[in-house]
Amino acid sequence: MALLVLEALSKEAFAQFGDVIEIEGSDWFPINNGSTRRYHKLGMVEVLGEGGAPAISMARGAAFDFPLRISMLERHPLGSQSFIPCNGVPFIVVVAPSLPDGLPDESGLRAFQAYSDQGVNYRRGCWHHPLISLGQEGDFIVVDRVGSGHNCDEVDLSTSYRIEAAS
Ligand SMILES: NC(=O)N[C@@H](O)C(=O)O
Ligand code: NI
Repeated sequence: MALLVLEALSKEAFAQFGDVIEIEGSDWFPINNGSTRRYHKLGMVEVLGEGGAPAISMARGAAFDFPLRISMLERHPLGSQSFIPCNGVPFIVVVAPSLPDGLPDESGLRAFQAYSDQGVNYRRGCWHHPLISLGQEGDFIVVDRVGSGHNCDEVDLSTSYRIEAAS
């Protein structure tokens, strides 16, 4: 089984896949007479297609532990999808770029360690693994497209990939 090295999640490292939703290192401006910092437009919600609309949901992800086994990916061709932790649970983000034919480019498969103060916003059509809460059940705010139309493609990878705890 091929080994996938776990990387630290940063805006720069994740830029080709979407946005990192975090306070640390993000720009802000004061509102409410200076009592509040607004960290503005950390990610954009993309919604395409007839009958689609942006919505706010929540997800409670089952706990997964290392070593993780990755053998499939999914994408949402009609909209972006974000996961923002809200009960202090870290999670693992696995993404891949697309080949010209639209399938995942496994040579570019990457795994990121997202801490509980970091969320992600997958760009529309970004290949990603479904939610992987790490070590305990995780609650997440989900902002994505709801409505009619086909908005989830799944593919099996050519092989399984193993993710181990960062040493
Ligand atoms: N559909 C949904 O809420 N979640 C998945 O798309 C996922 O990426 O976990
Ligand atoms: Ni998804």
